[in-house]
Parts: sequence; structure tokens; C-alpha cells
Amino acid sequence: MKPKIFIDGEHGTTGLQIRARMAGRSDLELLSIPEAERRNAAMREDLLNGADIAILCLPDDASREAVAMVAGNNRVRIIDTSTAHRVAPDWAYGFAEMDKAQPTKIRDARHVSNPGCYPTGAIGVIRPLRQAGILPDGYPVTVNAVSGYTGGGKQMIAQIEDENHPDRISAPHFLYGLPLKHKHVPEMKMHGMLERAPIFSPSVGKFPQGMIVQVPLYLDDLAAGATLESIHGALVQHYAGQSIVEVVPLAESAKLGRIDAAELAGKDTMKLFVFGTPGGAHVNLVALLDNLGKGASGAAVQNMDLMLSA
Ligand SMILES: NC(=O)C1=CN([C@@H]2O[C@H](COP(=O)(O)OP(=O)(O)OC[C@H]3O[C@@H](n4cnc5c(N)ncnc54)[C@H](OP(=O)(O)O)[C@@H]3O)[C@@H](O)[C@H]2O)C=CC1
Ligand SMILES: CC(=O)N[C@@H](CCC(=O)OP(=O)(O)O)C(=O)O
Repeated sequence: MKPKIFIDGEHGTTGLQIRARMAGRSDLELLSIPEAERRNAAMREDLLNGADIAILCLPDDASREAVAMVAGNNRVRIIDTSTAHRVAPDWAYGFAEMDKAQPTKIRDARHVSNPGCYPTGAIGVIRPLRQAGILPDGYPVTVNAVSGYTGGGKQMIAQIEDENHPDRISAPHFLYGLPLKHKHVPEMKMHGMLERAPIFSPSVGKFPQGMIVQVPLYLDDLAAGATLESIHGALVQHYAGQSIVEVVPLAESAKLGRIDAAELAGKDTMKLFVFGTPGGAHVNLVALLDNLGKGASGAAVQNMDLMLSA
């Protein structure tokens, strides 16, 4: 029998992209709710309970409600794309490349939380350096990022694309999260293995999909002897043997004059760069991804496939 998959929130930004990735998959049976019934709790509860894997593409509160709807049903496994369960100890964090043991944890989990888009980039560059002993305890990490506007879901898409929207956003690029309490900070801290919460400054650009996450570091505040090469080497070693996260060779990065935030739009991969001048004092770690690809829907499908491989 084919595994039954229900995407709760399938008519939203993340849900639609997951559905598009599943189109043409003859190995799955997709359970679907008509768009007009998307908030019909009784119908959702039936579909959730009829699924082998339910993928939640909902706001945090609605995700918690959906999990409660299947609480008595041990058969249903869940992938939650919201922030609701990303630091919950009994949920597997769905970033398969962050640790050698992670694919097995995801494969065998009943509950998987899909990582945030920004944390995928930040954890992607920070965690390998923590594990390699290069980024010391207590280092004051900062994370600066720009996202495509689809990261704000249907509401922000309308604010940017609809010229008649009452709360229209016309800025070509804007900062937000200004009180420095963004909902992604706890997962960056936990899964980045950081002692101190990073200072996270997000922004949005007037392009639909794509993301740049930057983590600049002072070399002389890292472990003794840290260089561009040793940092790059730690990333290369960490990501050896998989095909989703690419660590761009130092020589190639050195030739780049600029990074295009939308370069990986439509792709489910992530590129990591190490920038700086040999012998210089600073290094800038950069992650490039699609906020809806490896940052959301691509990762959800990757996690679903891992879970189905159990
Ligand atoms: N967009 C992105 O880049 C990323 C998003 N995520 C996360 O994915 C989740 C979904 O985000 P996104 O797709 O962008 O959001 P959207 O607003 O685009 O879509 C959410 C969908 O959920 C529906 N919905 C809202 N409340 C309920 C409810 N109580 N019961 C049933 N359905 C409901 C919405 O319906 P309606 O149209 O009626 O509001 C809509 O169809 C969020 O938790 C978000 O944080 C994670 C990573 C990246
Ligand atoms: C541009 C924008 O608004 N981005 C969202 C994050 C993307 C998202 O909703 O994803 P998570 O579920 O990972 O939070 C935000 O900053 O709240």
C-alpha cells in the first residue's frame, strides 16, 4: 500500500510548494482538502488521522492544534514546518546534514520539526565550527540575513505584490525583527550548539525566493591558529559524503565579486562560502539557499523521504 500523505495548510505558500514537489510521485497517495474547507477542523482531523505522514504548513498555534488532533493515534507521523516544536526535546530536528546521526534520527522519528529557513543557513555554518572546536564557548555570534518575501507567507506576498493592499510594503529592502526577539533565535542557539543566543538581524528584499545568511567572525577570537583554510576545511569535512550542502572551494569564493540572493531560487540545495583575505583578521561565513527550498518545502520533502525509508 502506498503511504498516505496529508499536507495540512496545503493551500498556503509552503504547502503549495510541497505539493508541487510531490506532483508526479506515483509512490505516494496524497490526501487533499478542498481550498474552501482548509479551516474546517472536523475535516482536517479526519484527514490528519487517515495519514501515515501529516506535513503541517500552518501557523504555530494551528500546528499545536493539529498535533493534539492526532494525539491518540500512534500511527500518524508528523513533519511540522512551523516554529512550534523546533526546540522540543522529543522532536527530531529535520536538518539531516547537521550531524552524522541526524538522518537516522529523522528516519525513525514519529515527530520531526522542519528547521526555519534562516536557522538552516546559520546552523549550517556555525555547528560544524562548534563541533570542530574552532568557535569557542561564549563567542558573541551575530547572524545577519536577507530573505525573499515569500518567507512572510501569503500575507507578506499580498502586501508586496498587491498594489492596492491597505498595508502595502513598497520598500525594496527592509529590516525587521528590530527588538531582537525573533522566533528563530532559540533554535539557532540550541542546534548551533551555542552557549549565548546569537544577535539575529533579518531583512526582506523585493524578490520572491532566495536567502543569504551571514555570520562574520574575528579570527583572533577563535581557537588558536584558526585561518580561512582551517575553517573551510572543517566545513568540507563536516559535509563530506552528501549532495545537498555544497562548500564552495576557497579559490572559487575568492574570485567572486558579489553574491546573488536569488541564485538558488527553485533549488533544494544550499551553498556555503568562506570569505576573507588570507592573513586578514576577519572571516565571513555565508549560506545561500532558497527560503522555500532547503529553507522549508525542499527540506520537508527530504525529511518525508527519510521517514519513508524506515
Ligand atoms: N514561507 C516560508 O519561507 C517559510 C514558512 N515556514 C513556516 O511554514 C508555516 C506556513 O507558512 P506559510 O506557508 O509561509 O504561510 P501561509 O500563510 O502562506 O499559509 C498558511 C496556510 O495555513 C492556513 N491556515 C492558517 N490558520 C489555519 C488554521 N487555524 N487551520 C487550518 N488552516 C490554517 C492558511 O489559510 P488562510 O489562507 O485561510 O489563512 C494558509 O492556507 C508557518 O509556520 C511558517 O512559519 C517555514 C519556513 C519558511
Ligand atoms: C520574511 C519573513 O517574514 N520570514 C519569516 C520566517 C520564515 C518563516 O515563516 O519560517 P519559519 O516557520 O521558519 O519561521 C519571519 O521572519 O517570521
